[in-house]
Amino acid sequence: MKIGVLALQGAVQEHVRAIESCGAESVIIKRIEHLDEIDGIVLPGGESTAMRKLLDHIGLLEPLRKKIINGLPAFGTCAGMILLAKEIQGSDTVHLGVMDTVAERNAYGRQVDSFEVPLAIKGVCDDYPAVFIRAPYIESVSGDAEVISEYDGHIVAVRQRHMLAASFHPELTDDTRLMNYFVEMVKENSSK
Ligand SMILES: NC(=O)CC[C@H](N)C(=O)O
Repeated sequence: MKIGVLALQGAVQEHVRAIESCGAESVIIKRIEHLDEIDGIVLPGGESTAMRKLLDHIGLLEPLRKKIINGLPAFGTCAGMILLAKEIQGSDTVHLGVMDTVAERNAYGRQVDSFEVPLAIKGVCDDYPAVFIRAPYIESVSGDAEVISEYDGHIVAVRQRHMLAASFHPELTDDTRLMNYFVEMVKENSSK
């Protein structure tokens, strides 16, 4: 199993470590050609506007969108969740726009407002240590997007077929249960 990590900006190495501790191979994604080598992709946290500029700069936005639409499993965390959303509250910009989610950026305040809470995530566990950093949440979902976790009355994790999105940073703790869940999604998809 080869899982790519979009490596334009943000938390890349931490995801590499998390993927490898789940027994999968990781591939750093910086160019279009790299997309052909992988069975799944992680879109890390960081700054979604900066990532978007870099995606445009290297011409990766459309090829990546096509790959995901054609079935490449994708896991977006924090800024990555914003990249996947079909709508961003208060903005005309859409990045990949592949998930039926409406994202609210910086919903939990500024950088200082980072916190960790135990979360129940459907299909994963009841006590996942979720680290939020200037996190977005999902305002609403539609179509076959399924809410798999909520915190304080807001949606913080969603699964839609081969796509997964979380407001928080699973790479920042040693708990690999959520990454493992994604690795299983990738395996299921490859055995189809
Ligand atoms: N930790 C994060 O990834 C923060 C996301 C960031 N606030 C954004 O809008 O892109």
